[in-house]
Amino acid sequence: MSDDVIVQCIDVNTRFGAHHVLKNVNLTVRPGETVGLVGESGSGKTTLGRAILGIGPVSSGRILFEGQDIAGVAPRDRKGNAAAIQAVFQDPYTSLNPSMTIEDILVEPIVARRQASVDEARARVRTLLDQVALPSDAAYRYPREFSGGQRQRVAIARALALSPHLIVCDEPVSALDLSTQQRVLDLFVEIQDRTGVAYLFVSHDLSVVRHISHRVAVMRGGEIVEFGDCDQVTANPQHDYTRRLLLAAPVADPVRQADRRAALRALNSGA
Ligand SMILES: Nc1ncnc2c1ncn2[C@@H]1O[C@H](COP(=O)(O)OP(=O)(O)OP(=O)(O)O)[C@@H](O)[C@H]1O
Repeated sequence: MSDDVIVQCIDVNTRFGAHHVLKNVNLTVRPGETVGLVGESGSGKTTLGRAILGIGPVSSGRILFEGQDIAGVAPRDRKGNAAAIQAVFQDPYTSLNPSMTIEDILVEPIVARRQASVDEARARVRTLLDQVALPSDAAYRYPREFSGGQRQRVAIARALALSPHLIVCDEPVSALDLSTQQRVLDLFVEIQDRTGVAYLFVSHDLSVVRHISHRVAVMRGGEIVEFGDCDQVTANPQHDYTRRLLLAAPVADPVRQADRRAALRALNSGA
């Protein structure tokens, strides 16, 4: 992980009419790191993710991606490599076109971005499936033939098809059962180790976020109330709201259990 910044939100505000949803949000993501964005429902996480993706509004402020201000600029209007930011969304049941084979789903973005010819893109499909641990014959099947976890692997492969530098992952494991969640989270980590891609990982569930994040931003009522190294934020939360999120987060991993105990000690000591 480098000290450079791949994306930097500077005083970002979003208003929907009179509803001030994002309030002076400042956030950075470095190349190759995972920033977890956690907060309760309605706190503005998806609004921020959509703003970075260029599919949601920004009322004021700047979003610098690799040095270029992309706030309020739709992906098709972005200069440079617009494909460098990709997304994985929550629901693998609605995010894949049911009438397309997996091969066509993976080929489409590559060809649409003119990154390769159809034949070249088809040749890449096997590598993409391999990256997400799906067999190569998955290419000729349809989304309905796969489980939720497998569909999410296809969605991840589709995001990887364009060799992104950043993937905005919006609740990507929330629709999956617990053991599938774990395997998909492990896959995100493996892919990052292999490709160096950065993630902004949005979740309401701190136990998910802490599993894979280098840094954690805690959002409440449209504001980032705490932002720091994952271990520091979870072991020694500075904000009362973070402590409450920690107490609400179930933890299965024994290493993380120790962190949780530390968090509870900090809470009890009034730190
Ligand atoms: N297009 C929109 N028009 C009006 N209000 C919106 C719009 N999109 C989001 N909001 C409002 O902005 C607030 C934040 O929503 P957002 O989806 O960003 O929260 P969230 O933290 O991602 O919550 P969840 O975890 O439930 O998805 C909510 O009050 C929501 O109703």
